[in-house]
Amino acid sequence: MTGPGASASAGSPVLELKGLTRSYESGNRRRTVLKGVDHAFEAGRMYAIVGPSGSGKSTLLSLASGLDSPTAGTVRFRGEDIAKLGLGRYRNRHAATVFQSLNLLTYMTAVQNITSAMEITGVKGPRKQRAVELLDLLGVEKQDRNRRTLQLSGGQQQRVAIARALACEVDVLFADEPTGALDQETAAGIIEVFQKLAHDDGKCVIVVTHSREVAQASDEVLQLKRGRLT
Ligand SMILES: Nc1ncnc2c1ncn2[C@@H]1O[C@H](COP(=O)(O)OP(=O)(O)OP(=O)(O)O)[C@@H](O)[C@H]1O
Repeated sequence: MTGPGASASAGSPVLELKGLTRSYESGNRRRTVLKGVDHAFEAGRMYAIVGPSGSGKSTLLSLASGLDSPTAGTVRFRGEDIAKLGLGRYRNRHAATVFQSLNLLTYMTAVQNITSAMEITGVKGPRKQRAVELLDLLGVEKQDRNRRTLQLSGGQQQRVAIARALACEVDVLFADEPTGALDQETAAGIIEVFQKLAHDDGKCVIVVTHSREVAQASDEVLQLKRGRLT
């Protein structure tokens, strides 16, 4: 099987960037931030995308996660152009992003944040049970699961945001600076979570980061420089 519903076979890319180009117009100037980026990402691996500030890392993440459309080139999920698959469908079913700002609904509990995301994206089945399983997997303690996320620490909130991203059983998980606001010990715990998701659960984990620790923990480090990935 090669369609988007097929399970990832070892060695075949789950996500491919082909000639990915993104330009921005500003006044009468046009700036090309990504200049034909090509790369294949496999299931079961953790990738770090590094590069200087302003090199286009967040732009690349937006395109690969289907939040933005390229000026030229394609993003392929299991061989199919995500524009043809439908960006909404791709985001709901196959790829999820943990943003720097986390975007948790802070007046809701950890469990409610996850079950409401599942409801919005149409995930069927016992949602609450699944939410609890995911929070358990990510090490969110029992007593914290039913507290409003406003009352949780930065590290706990980060875990809830990752659990919510995984709730829709996605194959590709993107994260933008997931350890940026965390102390060293909490960051190490989050890095371990990403490694487990890749190596034990077969997810493709793609992390944009300035952190040397995240880069060292990744299976592959990709440098974005002058509009290209090397
Ligand atoms: N919507 C937009 N309109 C115009 N220019 C943009 C837009 N989004 C990003 N840019 C420009 O594209 C360039 C790359 O930005 P991007 O945020 O992708 O870089 P980055 O590598 O993620 O930076 P940082 O490490 O600081 O987060 C910057 O010069 C930025 O000003």
